Amino acid sequence: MEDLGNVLAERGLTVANHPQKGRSLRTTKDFNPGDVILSQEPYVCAPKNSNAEWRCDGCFASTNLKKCSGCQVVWYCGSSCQKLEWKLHRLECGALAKLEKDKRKSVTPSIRLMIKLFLRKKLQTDKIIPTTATDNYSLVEVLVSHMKEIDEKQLVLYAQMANLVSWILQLSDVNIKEIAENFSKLACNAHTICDSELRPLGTGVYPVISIINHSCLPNAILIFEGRSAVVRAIQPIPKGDEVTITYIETAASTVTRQKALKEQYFFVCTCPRCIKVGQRDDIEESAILEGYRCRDERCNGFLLRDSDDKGFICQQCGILRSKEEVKKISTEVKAISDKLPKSASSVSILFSLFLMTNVSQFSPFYLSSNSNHIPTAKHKDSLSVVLVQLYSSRLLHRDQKRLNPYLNLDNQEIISVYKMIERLQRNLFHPFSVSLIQTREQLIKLLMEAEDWREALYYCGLTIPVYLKVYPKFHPLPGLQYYTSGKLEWLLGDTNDAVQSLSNAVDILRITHGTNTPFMKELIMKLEEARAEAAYNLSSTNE
Ligand SMILES: C[S@@+](CC[C@H](N)C(=O)[O-])C[C@H]1O[C@@H](n2cnc3c(N)ncnc32)[C@H](O)[C@@H]1O
Repeated sequence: MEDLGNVLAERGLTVANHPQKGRSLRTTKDFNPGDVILSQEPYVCAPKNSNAEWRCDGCFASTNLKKCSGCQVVWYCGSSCQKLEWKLHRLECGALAKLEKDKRKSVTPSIRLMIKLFLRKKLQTDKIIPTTATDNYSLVEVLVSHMKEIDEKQLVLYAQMANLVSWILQLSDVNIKEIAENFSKLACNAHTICDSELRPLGTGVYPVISIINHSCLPNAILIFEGRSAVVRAIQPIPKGDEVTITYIETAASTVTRQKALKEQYFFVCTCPRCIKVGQRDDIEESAILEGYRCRDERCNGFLLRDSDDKGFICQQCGILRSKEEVKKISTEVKAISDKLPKSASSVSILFSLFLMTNVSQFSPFYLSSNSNHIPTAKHKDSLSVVLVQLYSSRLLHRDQKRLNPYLNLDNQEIISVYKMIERLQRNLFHPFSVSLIQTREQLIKLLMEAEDWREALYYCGLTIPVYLKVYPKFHPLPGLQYYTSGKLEWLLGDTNDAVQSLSNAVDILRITHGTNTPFMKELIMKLEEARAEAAYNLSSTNE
């Protein structure tokens, strides 16, 4: 078998050891923005299936699905995906089919991922599936697990989950300790597989990509093309530099980012953004992302707590905002938000989802999409919860209906409630605050569902300057937001604006997404069509 080092060397890469970070991926040649640094197929992956949503196990498509007649758990979009997965699924299918029907629901994506990991290792050991330098279990064995750092509660949870895997597999060679450790590995190494618009589709293990360390100011980005993981440079990366991606949502204060990294990945980040903690520009950035706005509507200054603890002082014009006023509006926002049905109040997929790349995103907004991730005890996705969730969600819905008059709101009413929240937050938070973007993203989503294109465009227009400020130049979120804006403008007949927005989208997304995927081809085609229409409109006006 070819050595991983040789494969990486051919790509201009090498693995180096870093005293604080462990393994790190370094370049042995220069990379430019948009260059593919590395790509990898998953060692194993599982779609984010739930009671409400199913995807093909092969390609994650959500249409034309048929359930596997053997296990009644796994779905395929057609025979080619079924054949592709068959060697592994044949073993999994046998195990799942033996489960009682109601127990099959306890086979969450995390449990399936682990079952597949065990079976793939077995098939490669038995030489039924070939191994390559980038596709073999020894790459999983060397992933960091942080077993010594995780707390007792978490260990117990992983042990319970490993027992469930063992109970499902019913094989004599199952090593429960190894499986428990693998759950811990997945928590800091697996990745959320997203589509081109960053909607989560599933979870996968990509052991070579997992060598890449985190930075809050990364020089590369991880995007998925189908289920292949592709890492592209988003900045020039000179020969000898470390390749970094982000594991978390970077539009957050240093304290918030550091907390998320410590909790999920067990390290203190010392990236160029984090080492500025406590310095003037870090304080300003944090106060903008998570702080309040000036009482003077025309002022965009950021606020800091005053030394007498009476409230918050605008650093631009010196006006004080009292604690009482801030508290009053916050309480109002919370009271309204708490009454929204859960699904409606969950954060926008676009915003939430993106980042991570790594599985752990149980984080603030990501919303996420979490159900699919490897459970940690901190997040109520424990095994017991998984087992009772179906029943309890029905009860919860019934109780919520009785207690919560907002639960039966239709889309229009939910939109009105969100507009109320947005107005209050506009008065409370800095115009570039993360909370405000989340609410506006939710409004865009709801307004698009309601086909209110003009209003959706209005809120989209409010988010773009914020994305441009809070994210690096080549980041998918501003690119995708320009795309949404361009589509809405075109739909509304604002063709010249659409051309501008779509070309801004292409300028960003060709770096982060490349130009060869169906998604990018469609975007580029839309831009050409919009340009042709704009030229036609101009010529008809001039006639
Ligand atoms: C996906 S792995 C990255 C590869 C890892 N360095 C290794 O040796 O396999 C994630 C783990 O790497 C370490 N890590 C990643 N980024 C880091 C950083 N910026 N500083 C310190 N440790 C980091 C942490 O231990 C984290 O849990």
